[in-house]
Amino acid sequence: MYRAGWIHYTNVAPILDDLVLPAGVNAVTGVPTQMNAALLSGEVDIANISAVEFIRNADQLAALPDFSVAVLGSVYSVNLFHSVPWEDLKRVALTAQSATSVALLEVLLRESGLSPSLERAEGTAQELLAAGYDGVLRIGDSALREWYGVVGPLTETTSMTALPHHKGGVTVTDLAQKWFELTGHPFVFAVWAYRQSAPPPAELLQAMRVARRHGIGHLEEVAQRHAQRLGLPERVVQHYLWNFRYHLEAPDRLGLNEFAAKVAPNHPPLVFGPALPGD
Ligand SMILES: C=C(O[C@@H]1C=C(C(=O)O)C=C[C@H]1O)C(=O)O
Repeated sequence: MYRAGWIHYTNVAPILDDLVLPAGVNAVTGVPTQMNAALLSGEVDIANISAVEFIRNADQLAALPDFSVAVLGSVYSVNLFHSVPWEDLKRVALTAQSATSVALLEVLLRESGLSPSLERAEGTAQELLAAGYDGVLRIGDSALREWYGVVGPLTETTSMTALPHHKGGVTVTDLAQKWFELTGHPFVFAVWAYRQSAPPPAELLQAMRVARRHGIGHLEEVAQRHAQRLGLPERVVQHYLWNFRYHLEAPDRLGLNEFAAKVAPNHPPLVFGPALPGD
């Protein structure tokens, strides 16, 4: 049996919702830090893991050459919620679910010449700000919901990027947007990585490509389904989804390489495979 481990945030719904696993493949789901650990321990063979863990473990892992969770500019679901200006951050709570976004936050703080204390703590942004943190890092679906709670409502004529970033003493800083301002590149949050010793069967890759083509082709339906589940307006979820870059294209690789150079300058060379049919 070949084992897959899926981080099942809404941002991968256009790839995973319609995926029909071929015979001989099964899948479990979990949050990024769980799936990162499961891949490295050999509990699963392939997973859409945190890009930073792929970079740090490039000697053991390879990534599919044409799959990513990347974005150019705002991502909406990787946010620092803060009650003081960015420059005045002193004590920041980090979600235990994330690896890449924590590393991205560290890079962005360092580039700003800041070194607040960073502590793992679970809870909503509101709860943690009330508990005395002046910044709270949140990712995934709950971060998207909390982002909308601060910046919404969205009217028919407003663009999502033009929404105000402050309300009730809380500012939201979108980390992918800040990365774009710093580098001009997309940011790659996740890649589909496998242990080099356990490459995926061709049928699984084929099924993933078919599922992605179908999901992106039916984005309105995917967005409707998830908007209901998340309790968010359909337009918000639709924009959230079509904003992602799912194909690890040349600009995404530039962003990934730049992040790798900043976060782990001595990392082993990144390996991509197996080759696409026809390569
Ligand atoms: C864009 C996101 O990216 C996720 C963030 C991850 C991390 O911070 O380690 C891991 C996988 C990604 O799918 C998100 O959670 O909203």
